[in-house]
Amino acid sequence: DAPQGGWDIIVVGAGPAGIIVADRMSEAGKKTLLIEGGGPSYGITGGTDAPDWLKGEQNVSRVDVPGLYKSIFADQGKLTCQNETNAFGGCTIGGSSAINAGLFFQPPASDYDLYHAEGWKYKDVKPSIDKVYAKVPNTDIYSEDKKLYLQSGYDAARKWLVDGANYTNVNINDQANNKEKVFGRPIFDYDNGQRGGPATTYLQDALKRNNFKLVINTRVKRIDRTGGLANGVTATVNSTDVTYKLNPNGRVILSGGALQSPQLLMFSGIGDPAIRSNLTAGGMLKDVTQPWINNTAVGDGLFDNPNTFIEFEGSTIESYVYNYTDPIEADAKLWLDSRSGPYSFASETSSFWDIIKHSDGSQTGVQGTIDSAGFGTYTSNQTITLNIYGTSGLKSRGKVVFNEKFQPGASPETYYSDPRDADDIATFIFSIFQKLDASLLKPLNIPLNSTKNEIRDYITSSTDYTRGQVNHWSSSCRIGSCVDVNAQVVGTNNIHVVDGSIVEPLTVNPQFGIMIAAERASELILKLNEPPCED
Ligand SMILES: Cc1cc2nc3c(=O)[nH]c(=O)nc-3n(C[C@H](O)[C@H](O)[C@H](O)COP(=O)(O)OP(=O)(O)OC[C@H]3O[C@@H](n4cnc5c(N)ncnc54)[C@H](O)[C@@H]3O)c2cc1C
Repeated sequence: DAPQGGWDIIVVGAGPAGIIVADRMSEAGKKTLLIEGGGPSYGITGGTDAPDWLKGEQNVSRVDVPGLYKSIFADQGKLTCQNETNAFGGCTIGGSSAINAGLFFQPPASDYDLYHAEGWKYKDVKPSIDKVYAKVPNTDIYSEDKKLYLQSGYDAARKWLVDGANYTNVNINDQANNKEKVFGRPIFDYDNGQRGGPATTYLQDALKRNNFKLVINTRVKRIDRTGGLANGVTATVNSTDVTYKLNPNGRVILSGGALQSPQLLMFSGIGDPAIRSNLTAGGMLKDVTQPWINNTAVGDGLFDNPNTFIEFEGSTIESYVYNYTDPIEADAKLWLDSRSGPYSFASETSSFWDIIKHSDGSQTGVQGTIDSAGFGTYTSNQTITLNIYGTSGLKSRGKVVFNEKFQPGASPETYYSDPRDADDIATFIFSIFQKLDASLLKPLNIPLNSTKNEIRDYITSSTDYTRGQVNHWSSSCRIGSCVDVNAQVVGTNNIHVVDGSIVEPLTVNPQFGIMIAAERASELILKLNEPPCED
């Protein structure tokens, strides 16, 4: 059937949020079109990109193997947004959930109660959390043989933090609300030793419905609108423009991620008027015939976790480096025969959190995640990497800005523009260093006896280990300013944003929280029964 016809709901972008919102809309009986700019990813979606050792497996691509996670940084294939954004991310079925590590942590209640708008407090989103759990399996025992692999880093970190620094050893999602001095094994959204997530669950449910259609390799250029009322979208398929039309009372939902949804709004003539002349000069608005809609919050407040790598060496550590083309034969066999072994997870062996409290009552979340190998010039077979993030409560806010190709990326203020952020992260590193015995783990890129100020100067300096982009994009179209409580873009009648853009900076890696937001927004949008009308 021709997808151009009348749709009740057009969702742009098949990342975690877009898949969920499209599934829920079609489940409610709405004729729903999900448009994805990228192509197949997981084997089940038609993805076939794979190293030779995987070629005999049915319906399995590189995407399905958790242990091939890091290969994406060396060989992006057709899975990433390298031609679309000035940042790293997935542009394929599943969005970044098809290329990420699969860490799947429930945000604490405080993320909603402290930072989110009315209508989005913990009591409001709790049913959405339950819905995510009901659809997506998640586990801290990912290997199908139930054995734990590559545990030398976990053992050393537990000794350091639990035995030495008074961290409590917890199941991270069972005690999701506790983020003060907690340590535990990472939780992943894998399913039977393979990558799971929205594309293997929600999307498969939606695809069974007659009123749902997914189109891929189709990039939306703009929303077609009369004033604030969207009538459809125009996309490019094989270099040709195609228009998809909405039914009367229909809605467009942008789920392109926190960089690309603001981009699409601006390309449709909705955003901060200050950007308008730049877009006009670049020819980006030549097909927008309607007056510009002012919304200065589009693209404003962009967040990503500031990142520091700390490399450690220890006599008990056995590093493990994953290999895309030539895995250790026994390890490849374990995965192929029984979805077990090191390739059944993405290399993170432990994770921990703390909270930095301020005298004004505010607080900052800080997180550590330990990987199975060294990085940069520290790659002996006794090294591991600790990733340190600042998380919720950070004060630096960036903007979505365009490069010369009009690809969206982050403005420099995204990281450390408020000095408190670096101070908080340095406080965290200093406090755990105070409890570390160098004979267990010796930091290699920053001395163990550094002062807090030295740590702060190091993490804010530009090196291969500091100021890294984590690509956990969020918060660029926040509820209460850019969109209203129903995730409807302020100044429009039927245009919504549902993805990382509407989520405040979270204490944990963002995918789970973005999925919660998609569930919550779906409920709210389905309640908007009033037909939208033209102004
Ligand atoms: C390398 C990496 C590792 C990560 N690891 C983790 C992790 O372990 N745990 C975790 O919680 N988070 C992780 N993240 C972050 C997480 O994956 C993202 O936060 C999440 O996927 C964002 O979801 P989203 O729905 O907002 O958008 P995205 O995942 O960005 O999906 C947006 C989709 O929309 C499509 N799209 C955009 N614009 C258009 C358009 N105009 N027309 C058509 N299609 C369009 C894109 O192609 C893309 O497929 C990681 C991210 C990266 C990049």
